[in-house]
Parts: sequence; C-alpha cells; structure tokens
Amino acid sequence: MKQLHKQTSVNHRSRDEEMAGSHHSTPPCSPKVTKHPRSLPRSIHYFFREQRLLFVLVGILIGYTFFILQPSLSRIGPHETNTHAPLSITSDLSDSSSSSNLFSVVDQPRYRPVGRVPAQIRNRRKRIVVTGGAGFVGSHLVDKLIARGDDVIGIDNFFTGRRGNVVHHFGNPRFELIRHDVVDPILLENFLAGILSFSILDTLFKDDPIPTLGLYLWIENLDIRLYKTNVMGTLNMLGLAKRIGARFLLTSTSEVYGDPLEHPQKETYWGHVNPIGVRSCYDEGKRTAETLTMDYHRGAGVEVRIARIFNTYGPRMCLDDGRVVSNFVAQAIRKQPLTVYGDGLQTRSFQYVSDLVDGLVALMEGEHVGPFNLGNPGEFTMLELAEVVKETIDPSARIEFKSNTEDDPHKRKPDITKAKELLNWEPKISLREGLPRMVSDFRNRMLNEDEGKVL
Ligand SMILES: O=C(O)[C@H]1O[C@H](OP(=O)(O)OP(=O)(O)OC[C@H]2O[C@@H](n3ccc(=O)[nH]c3=O)[C@H](O)[C@@H]2O)[C@H](O)[C@@H](O)[C@@H]1O
Repeated sequence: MKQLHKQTSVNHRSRDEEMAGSHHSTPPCSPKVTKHPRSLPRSIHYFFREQRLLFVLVGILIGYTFFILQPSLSRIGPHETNTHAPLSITSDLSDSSSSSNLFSVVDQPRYRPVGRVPAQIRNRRKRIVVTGGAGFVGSHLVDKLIARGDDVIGIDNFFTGRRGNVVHHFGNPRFELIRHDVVDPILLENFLAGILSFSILDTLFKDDPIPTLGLYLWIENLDIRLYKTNVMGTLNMLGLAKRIGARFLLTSTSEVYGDPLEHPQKETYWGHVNPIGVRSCYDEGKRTAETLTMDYHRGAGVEVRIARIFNTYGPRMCLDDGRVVSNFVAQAIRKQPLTVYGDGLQTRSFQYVSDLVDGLVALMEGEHVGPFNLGNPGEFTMLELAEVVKETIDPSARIEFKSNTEDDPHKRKPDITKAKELLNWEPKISLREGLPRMVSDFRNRMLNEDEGKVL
C-alpha cells in the first residue's frame, strides 16, 4: 500500500513539474493559456473537440473496473469457486477489514477479472508463513517461495529443523526466521497478511524398535509432543489464519489411511487406523488436524487447503530421523548394513522433495480445498529400495533384517488422479534420479560433521 501511495504522489509531482515546465515554455500569446475564464460555449466546444469526451469516458470505465468492481469480485470469488460447503464469513473475519482487504488484493490472482491490472497490484509479493520452515520439507518450500519473490517468515522450534537448512537466506530482507514452538499461540497479526502455509514436525523416530528405558521415556514424550504439535499447533495456526484472513495449508500425511485396506489409496478412503496403537499419536494427530482444518473452514470461513503427503526424501533430511530412505543412505555411506524391518516386503511410494514442493504450491494457489494426495505412485518393497540404494552407493552393501515396529502399514501407494486433474500436478523425478541428489548432500554433511551443530 505504501508503495502505491508513494508512486501516486511521485506521479502527481512529476505531472505538476511537467505542467510547470510547459507553462514556462509557453509563449505569452499562446491561445491555450489565458488568465480569463472561458465562456461556457467555448468550454463545451473545447470539451467535445479531439475526442476528449471519449477519453474521459474510457478513463471513468477503467477506474470503475479496477477500483470498484475488482475488490468485490475478489471477495465473492472463493464462495463461487470452492468445491466444498459455502464459506460463512463470520463477524471476526469481516471485522478485520484491513488484513482481509489486503489479502484479497495480495493473494487472489485467479479471482481477478480479465483485463489490465496496474503493475504494482499484479506484482505485489505474497507474505507467507512456513511453520517448520527450517526443516526438511519446510526449507525447500522456503527456497521456492523466496526464489519466486515472496516474503517468507519461517517458524521453527529447531526440534528437527536446522538453521543450516536456511542459512543461505540469512541477510535476505525478504526472509525472517523465528524460533517458536507452534504448540504455543503466536501473535503475528500486526505483521501478516497473505497465505499461511503450514508444514509441521513430521518425524516418527524409529531407530530402536525395542527401546531402552531411557529412550522409551524420551520416545513417549516425543509421542505426546507429536500429538500436541499436530493438534494444538494446527489449532493455533488456524486461529491466526482466522484472525488475519489468511489462507491456510495443512500438510497432512498418507498415515491418515493407516494400514490401508484399499490400494492404491484415493482421497475418498477413510482409512484403517488403530486409535490406541504406538503410531496413533501421529496418525490420529494428523486426522484430528484435518478435522480441525475442515471445521474452521466450514464454521469460521477460513480458506484452507489440505495435502496428504506420501513418503518424501531428498537433501536436508535428518541423517538420523529413522526413516527408511535416510537410514539406508546413511548406512550405505558409512559402510554399515542396511537395516530392513520385518520381511522387507511392505511397500512404500517415494517422492522427491522438489516434486512435493511443486505440488504444495499448486495446491496453495489453486481453488480446491482438497484433501489431495501428493506422492509418487512408483511403489517399492523395502528390499527393492535397498537394491536401488546399493546400486547408487555401494553394490557390496549388506542387508540386515530386524524386527518390525507395531502397526507398520503393509502397503502404501497414492492414487493421484485428483491432483493430476484439478491441480495439473504430477511428480517428475523417479527414485533412481532423485536418490543420487540426496546422496551427495548426505556425503557432504557427513564429511563436514556439522550435523547437530547450531549454525
Ligand atoms: O510419508 C508418510 O506418509 C509418512 O512416512 C513415514 O512413515 P513410514 O511410512 O513408516 O516411513 P518410514 O519410517 O520411512 O518406514 C517405511 C518402511 O520402511 C521400514 N524401515 C524403516 C527404517 C529402516 O531402517 N528399515 C526399514 O525397513 C519401515 O518398517 C516401514 O515399513 C514418516 O515417518 C511419516 O512422518 C510420514 O508422514
């Protein structure tokens, strides 16, 4: 807004200067400059000459289109286009007029009527909050948003996130990083307007399936923490989105399908989840997060998007987060045996992180609430994955079988028909292409031994 005002006053000034200049250069006898008021017929005659009336009418039309018609179209746009229940805008939302107005200008290019838009409005940057912004997926999302010119505020508790993941943005005035745990409310409303993206702690530590007592206590705390992050974190960020009139994207998970009885999994499948099992903190936490998101959408009019993310890998994964791809890669580089849990015949579908980030952005920008499966439909058993890792890093690597964790899903593969049709998105990078990119990142970090070092 400030820029717009500044621009306008500069224009006025330069127009004034121009006029002053032309005044000086006009010869005193010029018929166009006279100190006496024109007579009425002469003024009318002047007005109708050289199509002046036409220019005035066109000017009024342009002004009407962009300053009256456009904001009202932006406001009604989401109601007309959303696939889900119509939004009921509460007094809370419509009261916060400054932020919601800003939001409608900043962040709704698709609802804009066809026609010319003043450059300052079209190119206006979005302001986006990425929770978990220093984490694996979050930091890649930050990279993409900064690269396309958005302002980004990353929030991270550095539980699994690392400053090193976003250190290349330090010093960039368009990036801020806040240390904060989303389990606690955060009051950012004075600074924010725009999309709110939500990317949260997404790790199940499974390094040790039969934990020692100390580790068990730690894991138990972690489970509670995971649940709190998913439920209270989502609630807090939804509240913020509601207060500032921002769009909110929830990164949910394929784990909401549990140990699926339907294969591949469509978004319409309600899942098969053990509510009291060892994984429930995560599965049920994310299911509750989806419920809260839809309730805020239907009940409080918050504009939301839901992504169900399938197993994702790539550079910047924690070296020791216990997931299968990071485990296998780290083990192969360290010349340790690859630990296959159970018989290794369970399946997963692995998506490269840049494909996921493209999908998240398409979802944020699109007009559909979701949920959308975002995953690579290529399905691998863990034994097949181990073979690809061996081919990529060390063909002589050994496999060591270990007992599996409880309630481990037997198979998982996304049906991405909906994302293809409605978001025009599908993954591009196969496992064999993506794995080497991750391996070089892991090698560098292991060599530099900076893992765990606070940058
Ligand atoms: O993307 C998802 O949907 C979810 O994927 C993972 O959950 P999971 O599918 O269990 O992924 P991994 O922990 O990587 O395990 C995948 C399979 O590999 C096996 N595994 C794991 C680690 C290992 O060293 N060896 C091994 O065989 C597991 O038993 C499991 O069957 C993550 O933990 C979740 O955070 C995420 O939301």
